Amino acid sequence: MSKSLNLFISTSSGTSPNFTPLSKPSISFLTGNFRLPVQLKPSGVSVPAPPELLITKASYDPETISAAALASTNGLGGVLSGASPEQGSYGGGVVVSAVSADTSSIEVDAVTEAELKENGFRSTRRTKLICTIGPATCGSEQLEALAVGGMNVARINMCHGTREWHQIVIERVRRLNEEKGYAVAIMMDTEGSEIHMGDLGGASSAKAEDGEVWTFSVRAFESPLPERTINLSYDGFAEDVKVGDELLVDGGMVRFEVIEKIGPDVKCRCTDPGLLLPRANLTFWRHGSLVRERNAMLPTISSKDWLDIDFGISEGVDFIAISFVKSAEVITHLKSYIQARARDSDIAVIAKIESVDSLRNLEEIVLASDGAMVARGDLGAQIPLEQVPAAQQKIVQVCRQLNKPVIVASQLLESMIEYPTPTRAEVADVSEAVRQRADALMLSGESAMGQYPEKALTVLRSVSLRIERWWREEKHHEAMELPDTASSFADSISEEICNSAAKMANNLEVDALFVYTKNGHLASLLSRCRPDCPIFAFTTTTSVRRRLNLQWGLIPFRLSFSDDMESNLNKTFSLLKARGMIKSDDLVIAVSDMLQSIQVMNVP
Ligand SMILES: Nc1ncnc2c1ncn2[C@@H]1O[C@H](COP(=O)(O)OP(=O)(O)O)[C@@H](O)[C@H]1O
Ligand SMILES: C=C(OP(=O)(O)O)C(=O)O
Ligand SMILES: [K+]
Ligand SMILES: [Mg+2]
Repeated sequence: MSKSLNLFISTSSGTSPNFTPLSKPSISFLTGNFRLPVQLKPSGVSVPAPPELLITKASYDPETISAAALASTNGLGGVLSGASPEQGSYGGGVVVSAVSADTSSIEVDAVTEAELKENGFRSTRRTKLICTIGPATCGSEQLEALAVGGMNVARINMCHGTREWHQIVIERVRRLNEEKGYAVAIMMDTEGSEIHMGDLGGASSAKAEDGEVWTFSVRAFESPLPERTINLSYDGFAEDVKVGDELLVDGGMVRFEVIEKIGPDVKCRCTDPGLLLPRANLTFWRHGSLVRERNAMLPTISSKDWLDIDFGISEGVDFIAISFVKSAEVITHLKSYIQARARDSDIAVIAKIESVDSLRNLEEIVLASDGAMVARGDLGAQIPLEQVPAAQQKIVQVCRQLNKPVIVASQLLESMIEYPTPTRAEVADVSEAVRQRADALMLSGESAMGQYPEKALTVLRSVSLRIERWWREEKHHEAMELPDTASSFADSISEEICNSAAKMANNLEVDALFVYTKNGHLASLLSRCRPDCPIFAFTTTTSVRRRLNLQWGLIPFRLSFSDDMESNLNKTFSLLKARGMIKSDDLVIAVSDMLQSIQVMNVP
């Protein structure tokens, strides 16, 4: 299906340039971000050709298409607004702003740029940081404070809040990126269909005291819920549990013992008191083992999850994290679904490793995914707690070997939900994840509903910087064996080039690695080697640039480049020098998708 798109744009100064696309976008094309070459019809504004419209948010349903576009046109400064589609076939409001982003410019995240200028690039942070956005951080000002504090990825958890709520958060992040020059990527995390409690009838938490008897029920209650009653998501619950079973909320934050079953109601006595949070995960245990009855048959992606995934695709999120992955098939299936729905989008799929099955099928799951998360919250509820550290180490190692980004998540700084400083044990835990050289660390409750989200982010940042520096000073060069992951000879060449370039960078103590990569693959191969110096990754699209945000040591830039490396390098040097991000005589090693070579040079 192919239709032409005419965007009629009026500027704040009253002139009305009319853009006509030079190519005809297809409908599926309109569901993601894309650049559209346009012709400018006569108007009051003179714009050197050929200008380009960057459609940053376009959503499609059979009746209407609405698009938010960023006119990226040579010489067209200022903000254009109040646009509406000209030809009736496209309904919906179109918000268009124009910036003068010509092909000779370079885009880098404003926070990284400031950091580069201030500290020089040797000491930039290599470990990436993810913050879960919740009531404590959903305002634009709070989001900006997190962006300034080093948040690389904002995570929205579809367990909580409505789609409308999440949409507002996504919009705010996107607006900050556009207006203030951040490059925060968005990760949508699915709810998954394991057993969890309901929303506590709207209460933010409930206290379960020792010895109290609570009712767990699948019945639908009018709100407010009767006292000491918990709603459950899993219909088979009352049939599956037995009197004497142990019920663990959030992996043991609160414990109950099943004392009686009355139809759909299960009466339980609290044996370990604590705070019940809305939608907390539940597991039940019999004779010291996790019970996996029919709930083991629940689909990994529930029907609600599919709707959330559709939402994520139409919002153009950068990552979708899938909860309770059991096998590689579900990932493969989801990836082809995304491909079919949004042919030009490159949403990365992250497998959350948080169940016994996911550990059993770890390698094939990681291979099928674009990255993995050590989701220690639920993992710790499914395997004995003392096995979690070894599982973390193993997952990080497998991901590194298979060249997939890996996130360490949950309870990194749990006490900071309530207190302004972390425990020493928490700092040690963060240090260990950094020392394992995970790609990213994630905050959950600390940033979603805690009292000190920015302070928690600061702790992650400063601990990461300190441990990374210690690692370099101690010359702990990479000891991990990195097997060949290539599936073709061409891929093998890329891999060898990156391994060698990273090694040379360490031995020659160069200041930076430069990589020119269209799809990001070469950048990830360099990142996998965890070299001592930062990796400047130049890529042509904003979406690839945002996706590279998750990977260790990469500083992603957006830059238009050609197949001529000589001219690419000269252009990059002069642009970066002009912005004060590098200086003459800095030693650089460059590799690229286009040219199978390693170049070592001093910045002229
Ligand atoms: N969008 C949201 N709306 C309301 N509360 C949220 C939201 N996201 C997260 N939270 C709160 O932050 C806590 C921690 O977040 P997270 O770890 O992502 O969820 P969970 O613990 O349910 O897996 C949640 O238990 C919930 O109380
Ligand atoms: C990150 C996790 O998943 P969620 O917060 O969605 O339960 C976890 O279980 O550790
Ligand atoms: K989730
Ligand atoms: Mg989980």
